[in-house]
Amino acid sequence: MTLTKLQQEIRKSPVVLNEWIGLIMNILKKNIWQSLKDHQQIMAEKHMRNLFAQDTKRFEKFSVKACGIFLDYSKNIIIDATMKLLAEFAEASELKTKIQDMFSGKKINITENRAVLHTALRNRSNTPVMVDGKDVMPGVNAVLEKMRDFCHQVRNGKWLGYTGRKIKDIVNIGIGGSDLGSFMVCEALKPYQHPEINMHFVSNVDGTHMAETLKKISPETTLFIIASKTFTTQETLTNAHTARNWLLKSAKDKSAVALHFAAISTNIEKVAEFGIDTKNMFEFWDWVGGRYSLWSAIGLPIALAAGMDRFEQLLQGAHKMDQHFQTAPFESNMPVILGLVGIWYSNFFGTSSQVIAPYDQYLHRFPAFLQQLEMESNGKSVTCKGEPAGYSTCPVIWGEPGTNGQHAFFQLLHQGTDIIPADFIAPVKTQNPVGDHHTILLANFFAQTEALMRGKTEQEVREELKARGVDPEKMEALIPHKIFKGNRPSNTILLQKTDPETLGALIALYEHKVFVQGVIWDINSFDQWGVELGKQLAKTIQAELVNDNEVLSHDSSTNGLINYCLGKHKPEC
Ligand SMILES: O=P(O)(O)OC[C@H]1O[C@](O)(CO)[C@@H](O)[C@@H]1O
Repeated sequence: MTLTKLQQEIRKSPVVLNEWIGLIMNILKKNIWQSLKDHQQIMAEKHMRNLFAQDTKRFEKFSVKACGIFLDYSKNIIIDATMKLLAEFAEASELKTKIQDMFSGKKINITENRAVLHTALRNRSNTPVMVDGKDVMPGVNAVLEKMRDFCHQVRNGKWLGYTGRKIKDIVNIGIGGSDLGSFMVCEALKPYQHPEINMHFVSNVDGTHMAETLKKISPETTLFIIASKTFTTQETLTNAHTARNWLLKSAKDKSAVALHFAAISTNIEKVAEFGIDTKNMFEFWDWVGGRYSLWSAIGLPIALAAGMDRFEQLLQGAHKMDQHFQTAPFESNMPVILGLVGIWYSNFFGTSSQVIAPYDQYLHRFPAFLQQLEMESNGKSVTCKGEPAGYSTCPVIWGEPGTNGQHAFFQLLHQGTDIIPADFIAPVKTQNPVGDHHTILLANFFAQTEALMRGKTEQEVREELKARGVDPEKMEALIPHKIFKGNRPSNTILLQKTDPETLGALIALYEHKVFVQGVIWDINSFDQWGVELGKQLAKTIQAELVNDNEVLSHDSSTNGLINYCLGKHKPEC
């Protein structure tokens, strides 16, 4: 009987027995954790150059293919024993059971008592998924149908504005999960975009974002989509009110709102209160987390831009990755591997950041999307039981498209003092076969991971400089600056092509990676209480900013800054 099977059997047993088993599991986890620490001491002495030289099968061994994605993780400081220990830790953390818990609608978002079912939104097999005894699939399918009908009307010029003209511009107003995913995908699927409809995304409450967008569009031919799960988010509602006022300034008749505004939300009352006809509302549900919501009606801008068929291909790709995640053994399970390799660096090598380098201009918003996905999910420091975690959790996620990153921050990746694990992502085939651009792009892509792994030894530098005839004295001074230690880890992710289905699989891959890490760290990846305090304080300060009184209610820094803006106090400088 496997450990997972044993755990599943035990779950059915009486509570007391369960508690005992929980204790034993914790001891087991502590032991494996300690073994990983000991193993790290050995691995820290190894160089990947040698690991490659010693094992000709290393690439085959540490690479995996699924759902149109190829992952090479051989350029990591790992050997078989590393992956085995990490997989044992995942088993002891009940990962297999927890995956099933998520897919089956168990309320794993414990602080909000919610199921986590973004996977139901792309459940193309249409098998029932139960929440509180009710199958959610009929509701999911009904919204998809409504989206299809709406897209058909808008994309075919049948949806007309208040002067009878077709829609030419669509502005999505939303923030965080109601912006980043759909914006990122619309950018990624630009080759499939409707030729006569322009997409715009306004998220920032800074009036500049809205003002600059309004300059480019006409009220007669613009459709606003107000995307907000709660429909209470200050930034989104402020932007939505500005958009409505702008429209009404031209239309001069409130009935125009129904023709130019649609809403995506879980909150029908608030949508109606805002004045949007609820016939133009696309529903989703509290079991869809904001940062996991692009598969829901929040993805409407994607469907409007690329077409509903393409949107469903995106869902299909994600569904395939869901199936892979649920069924593949840990040693060939792509999200599990990606998650465990990340844990290896964060918790045993003490790294604190992770760079994302997409070598695909279409994926230029992918790092920004992953910032919310990973950091809002796993940027936590207490366990599910509310106890201090006592170990590092989510690293800082950052990145830029290659090759731009190469000419900006790659210096630090190659020769900086810290190890920064990197994910390199590229399509094998380009959507734009212009001259030799893609060959050059891919050459750089492969060269970077090779350079990070191999480095350049003192001897190699010396020989190179000698061959170039550099003066021996100058050479000695130059050598330390030209040495690359190498041994810098990276994952290489190759997509056959950045098409809707493969993109869906790629996004789901990272969602599940985040899930794996959340389980290992024993944190709730699905709440985001950390964003609340700032929101609360902003409300108080907003009132103070429009009051004429000197502000004295905060610390001296906050008071001083507010008063400086109000012109009440000028620091002597
Ligand atoms: O969709 P809403 O409710 O407007 O929320 C937007 C975003 O705000 C947050 O609640 C906090 O930043 C995110 O989780 C969410 O994606």
